Amino acid sequence: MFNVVVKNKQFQNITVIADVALTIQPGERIALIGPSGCGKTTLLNIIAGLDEEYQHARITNKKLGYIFQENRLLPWLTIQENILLVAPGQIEVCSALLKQLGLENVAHFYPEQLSGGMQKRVSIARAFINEPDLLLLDEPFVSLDEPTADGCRRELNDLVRLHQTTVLLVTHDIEEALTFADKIYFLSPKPATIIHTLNLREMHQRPTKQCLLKEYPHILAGYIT
Ligand SMILES: Nc1ncnc2c1ncn2[C@@H]1O[C@H](COP(=O)(O)OP(=O)(O)OP(=O)(O)O)[C@@H](O)[C@H]1O
Repeated sequence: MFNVVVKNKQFQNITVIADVALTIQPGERIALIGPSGCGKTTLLNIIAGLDEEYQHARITNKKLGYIFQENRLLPWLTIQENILLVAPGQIEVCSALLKQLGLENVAHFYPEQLSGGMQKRVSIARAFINEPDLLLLDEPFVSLDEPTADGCRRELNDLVRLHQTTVLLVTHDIEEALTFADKIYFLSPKPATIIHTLNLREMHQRPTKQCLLKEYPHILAGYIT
């Protein structure tokens, strides 16, 4: 089980996150949804230990994978080298992942030689190479066109199902959250705090976006169109 507690995160004396507490069960898929700029990336960075000021809230003793909005591949390394950078020596696992993601023929290419969708698949492979206990996803497909994003979503879902990965997905796309998650936490505009929790596993049927807009207009007003 993962517990995340962030009491008060500020940038230049302005509170960005206030009293956020999350519990994530193993194998659960959680979506955090909130308006642009409310503090979602800041929260993921705290969890991942990338926020120097907030090291006490990081998750320790667990393997984390992180897929960022940008691919963050090193341009001077090949695809295989980029992946092995986080898992030195794991050549067989790397080859298996590259194969699974349809990248086996580009292992020795450089990132700039690949399309955006292929680069995204490389960042998926990099996130899975260490079999993460918790996978953090920060709007991973936001920069891709819809068909490419859909393809990447399918590949990611297959890997998540195969490895029964615990996932924390940050998004502002309600459809993406509704399709992917077991539970959705809705965040308020800055400062981010949890204003509603939707446990989709407890529902007979997944609600549609239209249902949610009708049922929770006060929660969704202003940021879900
Ligand atoms: N290093 C920083 N210094 C100062 N302010 C920052 C810094 N990083 C983030 N912020 C501010 O904190 C707020 C939350 O930013 P954050 O990137 O976490 O939001 P977000 O919900 O992920 O946004 P988006 O949906 O647009 O990605 C924003 O107002 C942002 O300008």
